[in-house]
Amino acid sequence: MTSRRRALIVAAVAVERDAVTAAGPLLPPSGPEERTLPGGLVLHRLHAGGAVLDVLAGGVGPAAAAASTATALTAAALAGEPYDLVLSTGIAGGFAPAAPLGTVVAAETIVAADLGAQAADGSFVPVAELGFGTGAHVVPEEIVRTLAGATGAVRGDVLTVSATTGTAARAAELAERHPRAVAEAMEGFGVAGAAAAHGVPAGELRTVSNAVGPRDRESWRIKEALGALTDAFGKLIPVLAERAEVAR
Ligand SMILES: O=C(O)c1cccc(C(=O)CC[C@H]2O[C@@H](n3cnc4c(=O)[nH]cnc43)[C@H](O)[C@@H]2O)c1
Repeated sequence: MTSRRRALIVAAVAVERDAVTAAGPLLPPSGPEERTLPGGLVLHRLHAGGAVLDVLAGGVGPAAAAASTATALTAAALAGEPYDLVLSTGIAGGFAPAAPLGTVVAAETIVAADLGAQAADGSFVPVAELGFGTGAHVVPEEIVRTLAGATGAVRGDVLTVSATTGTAARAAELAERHPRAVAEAMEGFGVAGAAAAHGVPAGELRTVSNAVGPRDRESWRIKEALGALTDAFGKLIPVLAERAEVAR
């Protein structure tokens, strides 16, 4: 990966943000430095070697994720300290058999799986076929390689949905339409869209808390997935730090 010195890492909720920052050096005294953005969003900043990692709980769903990511990117650009990498992160649903519970996944393509139109025959027409822009952001190969190399993540497409999948039929439909899908979550496309608007490369790294399929909240393993997220960032942060040192 080209040298990265400033990364914006966007989770959805506070427990995901804290799972990321738990992997970093806990400074100042009781935890990461906090910086408040316009609108009241709070960045949690980690310093690791020459890298600055700002971790944000940007809200659930693609709209909240896009708005908060754009706010952080704009604030950084106006301060003359632009980011050179954006990562969407958090827990996710995993597609069988590629991504069982606890798996780390790295997106090769971040796909807006439900952005488009339903045709009269019930089939799905992707937004790109409607002529309204893109429904997918391809992650630069060097970012995928770095994320997967550092963490052992399974590579594949990560779908962004506005509603979690709740039936086997829907899971099968998504898997058929996206044969390379390894996971679904709710923020990646929003984060990547904001990053693209700022010309900043983006990736997505997640850990699997549940299977994509029939809704069964009892079977979700959120605590374990958050632990796996801390482990994954515990491996990734030194790699980002080392590359930032090389770039100095
Ligand atoms: O079903 C519920 O009662 C319920 C209660 C609290 C939270 C949820 C979520 O769906 C959290 C979604 C959150 O986590 C990511 N995520 C995790 N697994 C999946 C999934 O299978 N499909 C889509 N998103 C998932 C997502 O990125 C959100 O941030 C449900």
